[in-house]
Amino acid sequence: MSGNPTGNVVLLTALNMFYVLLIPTIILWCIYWRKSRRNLIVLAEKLPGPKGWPIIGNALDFIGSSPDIFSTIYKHTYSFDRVMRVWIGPKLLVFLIDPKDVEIILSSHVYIDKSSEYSFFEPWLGNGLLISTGQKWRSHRKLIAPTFHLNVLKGFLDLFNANSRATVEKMRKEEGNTFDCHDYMSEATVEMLLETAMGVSKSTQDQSGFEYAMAVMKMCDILHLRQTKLWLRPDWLFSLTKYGKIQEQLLNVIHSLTRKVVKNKMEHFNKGIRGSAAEVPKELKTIKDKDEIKSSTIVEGVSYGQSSGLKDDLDVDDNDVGEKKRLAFLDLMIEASQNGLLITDEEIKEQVDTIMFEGHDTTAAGSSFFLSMMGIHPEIQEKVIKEMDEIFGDSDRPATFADTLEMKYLERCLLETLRLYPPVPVIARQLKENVKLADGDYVLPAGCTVVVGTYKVHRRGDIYPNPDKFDPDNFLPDRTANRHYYAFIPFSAGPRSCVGRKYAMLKLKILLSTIMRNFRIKSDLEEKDFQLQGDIILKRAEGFKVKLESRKPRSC
Ligand code: HEM
Repeated sequence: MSGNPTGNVVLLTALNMFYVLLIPTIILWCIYWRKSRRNLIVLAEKLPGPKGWPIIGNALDFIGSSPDIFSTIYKHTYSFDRVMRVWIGPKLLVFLIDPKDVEIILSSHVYIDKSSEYSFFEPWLGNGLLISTGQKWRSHRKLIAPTFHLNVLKGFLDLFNANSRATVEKMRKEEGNTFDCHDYMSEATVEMLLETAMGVSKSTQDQSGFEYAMAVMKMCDILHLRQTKLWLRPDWLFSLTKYGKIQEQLLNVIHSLTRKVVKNKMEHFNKGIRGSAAEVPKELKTIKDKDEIKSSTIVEGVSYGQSSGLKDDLDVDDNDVGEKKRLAFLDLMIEASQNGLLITDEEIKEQVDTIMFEGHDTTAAGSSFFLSMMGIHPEIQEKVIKEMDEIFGDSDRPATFADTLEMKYLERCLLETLRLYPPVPVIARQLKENVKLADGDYVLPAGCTVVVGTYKVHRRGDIYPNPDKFDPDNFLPDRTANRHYYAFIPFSAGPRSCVGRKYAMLKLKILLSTIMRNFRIKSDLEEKDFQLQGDIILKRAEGFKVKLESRKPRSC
């Protein structure tokens, strides 16, 4: 206190006034807040869900390690087979696990707004395709989707082959050891993205793909913490914590790679060079002539596990894609930026960050789960190996596009892996209006976060007999033909489906077939030993531990 009595009296009066006004303000605000949430609360009360506590709701379920949270939420879904309401404090999440209800959300051109949790990605991905909405999302989606057309992807085959062989050579040193195959898969998928969609040579980057992938993995841990720990949500509070500081360092690693990628590509572009700067060894070249790429882009039977008949913006006919548009991702972005109308330089960087993240971590998880499955199910692995031997015999030639169409059993194993272990285990949207569900009995309230529970949808007993069993025959053509389109959604579906799904399937087929031509995978574990954690991307918390046994002395 100061020694001035008049000053003290003024201060006390001001403090008293503050408290006198504060209490009614809080009461009024609470009344307004409850009233403005009336619709949300009334409709939420009609939805089924696990019992919670006053005020905090089910927040206690989100305390603990990532695998614990994942298993607690998953266990709840045993009691709720269509809809499940969960309160995290004042935040309402509604999980959908029935394909009919999922369709209402994912097929809509209206419910395309991402939930508020995606905003934690903003310092990293800016307003890139994964999180943007409205007109910006629409125009950028229209620009980016054709760069993942099958015609463009076929031009990547030689680079997929070259990188897959390099990965096999690196993995050889692990023969006989138990090791985490995810490390190799992450590095391979980052480097393939750099050399294909980005069109730069991995050898010209300062950092290794591995360093970038590790930084991404740690970023995902932090983003997941922010989703589940309420006190880490406000930006100002988060930036004061140790996690805020770590995030800054990680973003430095991540952004320095993507900045360098854009700079490299710009330099090439200005010299008039288009296409990838990465070199493919002569013996691995399968594409002799560019005209080869143009043929047959509509391939019968490539529905990737969903019942056929529905088309989206990746299924455009060859004739719809003009020569000008047939450029790889970053070539097209830079060309589109030349007049400054379609995309700005800053937006290009955001899209590069988005594609680098979405394009590598998902496929790294998918391929690591695939290898884990091969190790655990040797009788199924032998069938994959038999298929490889039938296609390639003793030859060590690189795989062609036609070969990938013959890899029918490997594809079924891959789809079955994505069913049981979808790399993106949930998809979340923010609702701005009430939405009635398929049977008309429940209404999702405006303001809630609707969560499509892909992991659970894929394990419904009424759709997949013996749903927890790894059974590639779930993807025999007659079974997929009779299944609801939204019953298998590893790549989501509808207008906001994954733009990279054809890229992912082609890349994974080349990478995994190259591995299976060279190794048998062994594992001492069973699926019940997996500790799954669903922080952004589904992973095995204990690492993807496998062993390798060489099938051939040389790589092929
Ligand atoms: C096994 C591999 C992959 C899986 C399982 C997967 C899954 C998904 C899913 C579920 C979504 C929707 C996410 C949401 O709405 O929150 C999505 C969106 C997206 N994916 Fe993938 N993805 C894979 C590979 C890729 C690849 C290789 C790329 C790019 C090269 C890619 C680029 C994107 C982009 C840009 C989006 C946002 C699309 C939009 O909102 O319009 N993904 N992916």
